[in-house]
Amino acid sequence: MSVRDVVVHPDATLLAEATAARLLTHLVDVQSHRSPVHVVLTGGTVGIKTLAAVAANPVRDAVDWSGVHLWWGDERFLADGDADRNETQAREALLDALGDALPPENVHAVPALDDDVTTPAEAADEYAVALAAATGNTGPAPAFDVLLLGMGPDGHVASLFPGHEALLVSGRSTVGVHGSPKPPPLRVSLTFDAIRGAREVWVVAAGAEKAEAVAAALGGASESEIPAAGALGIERTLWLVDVAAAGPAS
Ligand SMILES: O=C(O)[C@H](O)[C@@H](O)[C@H](O)[C@H](O)COP(=O)(O)O
Repeated sequence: MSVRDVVVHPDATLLAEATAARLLTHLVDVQSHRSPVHVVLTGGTVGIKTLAAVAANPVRDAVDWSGVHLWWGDERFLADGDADRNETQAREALLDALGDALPPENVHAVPALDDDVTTPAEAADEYAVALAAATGNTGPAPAFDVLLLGMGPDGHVASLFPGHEALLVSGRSTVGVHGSPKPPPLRVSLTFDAIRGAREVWVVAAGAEKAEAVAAALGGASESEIPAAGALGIERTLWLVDVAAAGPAS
């Protein structure tokens, strides 16, 4: 039975720092009885601030990064190295700081736009193959130990936007996204199937502009209306918010 918790933090900076500390100690705990561990990263302001906080936290050296595999919940479909790619920002915030501690083969980036991969659907298909391969082709994707998600003011998570056809995709782990209301327009996203295959889903949201969507998601809104409402972990769904995003009722 999945547990849902909501933890409120004083402000966005402390939210990122606390989420980083929580992630690090969680990884240490999980590694005491399971390896490898799989973590899904998110883009967005708070998501990247959290990675920077992980890099700055001395507890990062308590994690055996050789047993950690990193994935992305979504990616902007841009050329490799583009500053707007979530992968680029994650490398700058954390991965470069980890250096040799994190084997390059443990970093599973979403394929970038290039001469061979020219559409989000092609990138999504290739990523689905990589996700399945990580299970020894016994399933569509690993049971991610922690799947991090930022949330937009409209309640989107990953690149699953309200009313978008990608919300309805099932039976596969990834989907190509066109017409994203949040630029850039072309993206690749995990589907709800993949998100809900995670052991723990952590939704991290800060700022008053998120308060309405947070309240709706926690208040029973449908996932088509507020996609964050459908971001549920098998074992745990954790909402990590600041006071502003928690709204006046908090
Ligand atoms: O590629 C992206 O843009 C992100 O993955 C997206 O899902 C993000 O997490 C939310 O839009 C929240 O972003 P902010 O934290 O910047 O509001």
